[in-house]
Amino acid sequence: MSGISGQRGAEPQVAVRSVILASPDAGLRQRLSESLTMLRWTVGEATGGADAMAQVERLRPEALIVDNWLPDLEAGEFTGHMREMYPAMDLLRMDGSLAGSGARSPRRNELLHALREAQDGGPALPAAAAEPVREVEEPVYAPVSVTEQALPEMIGQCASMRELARMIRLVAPRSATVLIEGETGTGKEVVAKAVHRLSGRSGKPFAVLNCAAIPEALLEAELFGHTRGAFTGAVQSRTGRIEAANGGTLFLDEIGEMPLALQAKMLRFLECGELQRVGDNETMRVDVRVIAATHQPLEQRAGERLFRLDLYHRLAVFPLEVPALRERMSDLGLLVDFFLERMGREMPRKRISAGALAKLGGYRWPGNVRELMHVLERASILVEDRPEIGVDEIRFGAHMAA
Ligand SMILES: Nc1ncnc2c1ncn2[C@@H]1O[C@H](COP(=O)(O)OP(=O)(O)OP(=O)(O)O)[C@@H](O)[C@H]1O
Repeated sequence: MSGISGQRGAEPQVAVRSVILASPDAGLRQRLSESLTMLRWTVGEATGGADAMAQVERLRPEALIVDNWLPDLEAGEFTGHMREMYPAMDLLRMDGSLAGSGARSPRRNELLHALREAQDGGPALPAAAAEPVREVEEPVYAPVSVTEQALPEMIGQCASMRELARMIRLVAPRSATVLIEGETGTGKEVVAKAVHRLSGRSGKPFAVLNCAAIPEALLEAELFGHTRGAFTGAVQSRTGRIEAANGGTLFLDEIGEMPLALQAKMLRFLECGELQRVGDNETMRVDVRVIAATHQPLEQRAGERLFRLDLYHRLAVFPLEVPALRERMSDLGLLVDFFLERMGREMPRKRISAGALAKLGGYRWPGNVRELMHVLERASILVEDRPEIGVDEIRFGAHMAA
C-alpha cells in the first residue's frame, strides 16, 4: 500500500500539501485519509516504517503521521530518525501527540485539528471515523501491503509495477506468446507464473526450461524429446519439455541463449503447433502457450544477427518489461517487509533498524530483488538472536564487507 491519492474537492488556488500516514491498520489509515483529503491534503499511505521511509524519501511530504506501533521498526526510534533526516517535516503521532521537537507550524495545527476531530467525531470525519483514535498496543500484524497487492505473488505498488500487473491481467486469458524482458533477478519468472495462474491453463502444467543452463547439444532433445537411439547415449525415448507442457504453459528462460539452428525449429513449432521428437519422423500436435524471458536486449541481438528477427517478432507479440529494483526504490520498504515476514515463518520475525534500511536504500542492486532477498537472509543470520537487523548486518557482494 503506497502512493499518494488525489485530493478530492481541492480548489486550484489552494496549495497542495502532502502527508504520509504510517500505520499497519488499514481502517485507521482510510478514515484519517478521508478526513485529511477533505481538508485538502494529498495523502499517501504506508503500512510500516520501511514503507513510510521509502515514500518520504521519494515524495518529500510536508508532514508524516506515525502510528504508535509499527510492524517493522520501533516507532520511537523511527520518528527520531525521521526528525533528524527531515527537520522541516511536521511529525505527529496518530493519537495527536507531537513526535520529536520542532516549532508548531500552521499546517501542523491543521493536522492536529483534523486528528482531534477524528477523536471527537467532528464534522471533518465521516461517521465511521468517530471512534476515538486509539493507542495501538499490540495489534496482530496483518501484512496489509501484501494482501492488498494487485497480484499477490508480485510485490510492488509503484506506477510501473501497477501497469505491469494490469498488462498481465490483460494478456493472461489469451493464448498470445509473451516476451518478458528485464535484468537478472527482477522477477521475470514471477511474472511468467502469474500469467499462467491467471490463464485458463492454470490447472495444467507450467514447464520451465532455462536455455542458458543446458549444453547446446542437449537443448534440442530437452525441448522436443527424442526417440530411443536418436543419438549416442539415448538409451530410451524421452518426452521433451514442450510435450510435457501440453495443455499448459512453457516458460523459456534466457531465450537469447538459444542456438540459431534451434531457433528455426522453435519458430516452426510456434507457427504450426506441431513438433517432432529428435530421431522421429512422426509429427505430433500439442497445445502449449509459450512465455519467453530474456535479460538481453533481444531486438538489438536480432540486429546483430545473433537472434532470428522473425522469431523475435513471433515471441514479442505481447512484450512485458520488468523494471530494475533501482528504478522502483519506492517499493523497497514493501519488499523488505515481505521478505522479513516470509523469513519470520521459520524463525522469530526480525525487525530492521532505520539506519540499515537507509543503507539498503543507498545501494544500486545489480542483482535486483533476488539480491535483496539474499542480503536480508544473510543479515537475519548475522544478527543471531537479536530482534533487530542493524547497519553492520547489511552486507553486499560476495565478500560480505560490512
Ligand atoms: N516483485 C516480486 N515480489 C516478490 N518476490 C519477487 C519479486 N520479484 C522477484 N522476486 C523473487 O526474487 C527471486 C528472483 O526472481 P525471478 O527468478 O523471477 O527473477 P528473474 O528475473 O527470472 O531472474 P533471472 O533472469 O536471473 O532468471 C525469486 O525468489 C522471486 O520469488
